[in-house]
Amino acid sequence: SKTESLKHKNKSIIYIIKYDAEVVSCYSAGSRQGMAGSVNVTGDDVKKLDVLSNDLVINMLQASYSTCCMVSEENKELIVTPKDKRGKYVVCFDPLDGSSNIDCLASIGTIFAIYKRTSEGEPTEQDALQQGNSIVCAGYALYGSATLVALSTGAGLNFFMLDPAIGEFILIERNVRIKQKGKIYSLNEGYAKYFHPSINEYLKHKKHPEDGGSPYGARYVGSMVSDVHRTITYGGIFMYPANEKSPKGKLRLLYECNPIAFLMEQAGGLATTGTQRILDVQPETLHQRVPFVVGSPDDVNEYLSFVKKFS
Ligand SMILES: O=P(O)(O)OC[C@H]1O[C@](O)(COP(=O)(O)O)[C@@H](O)[C@@H]1O
Ligand SMILES: [Mg+2]
Ligand SMILES: [Mg+2]
Ligand SMILES: [Mg+2]
Repeated sequence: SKTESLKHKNKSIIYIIKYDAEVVSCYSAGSRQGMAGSVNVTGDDVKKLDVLSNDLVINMLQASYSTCCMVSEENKELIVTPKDKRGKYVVCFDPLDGSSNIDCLASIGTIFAIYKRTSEGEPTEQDALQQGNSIVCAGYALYGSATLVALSTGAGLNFFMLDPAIGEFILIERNVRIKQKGKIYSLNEGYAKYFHPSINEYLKHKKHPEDGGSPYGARYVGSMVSDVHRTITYGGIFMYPANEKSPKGKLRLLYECNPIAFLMEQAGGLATTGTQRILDVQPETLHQRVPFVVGSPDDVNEYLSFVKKFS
């Protein structure tokens, strides 16, 4: 049944996260620090830990016998599961999110979205180019001061925390809901020179509210998983908007924006490009980028009112 196979799939994901958490935490003990010496398809310098995590996720997912193909940040092409190990799911993942924080030991994570394949025969890119609307399960792991998994199969968002004493994930929060409005804004404001005036006006409003109210606090880790987890936990807004240098922003639709948008909506939040709901975007290529704005409904709607003013 659908529930049974999803349970099986989630079990594989849980094993992957346990192993990845171990790989990440053993990082300083071995030779896992530093660059892998290559650049990936979206232009990122690849770190050794990106490669280790990617190999681990691919191998374990293929060994679960439940995937037909996968998309990874670190693989230019679609990863087609060997014929004898195929199942009916498509998984899009960012094996290690927040690479720039690896060497300074700030929190990093893993992000994934699972779809059911819609075609027969040999898997093709089309199987992976589904709208976020069709996600059957998505989640992220955060390797922070504790290892946490945020997971949703479309019936609300749940948080699980790894208890290292027993090696199991414990459900710590069921049906997580984001605040209607927060007090924190989060983006790389260093790019302000290149932002559209609507963003800079919005930021000015957050820092110097015209009604004399309190300004928002600013937080930016630079690991999306951390920034998003804080946003879900405390409320507020996280954004990686387009800018003159990156006309579509930086974050990638299939394995960064869609899974996070799905989880955010499951928690009662919003996720938009500024002009369209993220989950409604029809993907055209495996590694396409989109501007990304997520968070508490009142905060995202307020941002959208600035977009409207300038359009
Ligand atoms: O350094 P910038 O431009 O602020 O970018 C930070 C963003 O880049 C990312 O690290 C990109 O993800 P990867 O580390 O998986 O490539 C996000 O986690 C983060 O939100
Ligand atoms: Mg990267
Ligand atoms: Mg990432
Ligand atoms: Mg990554």
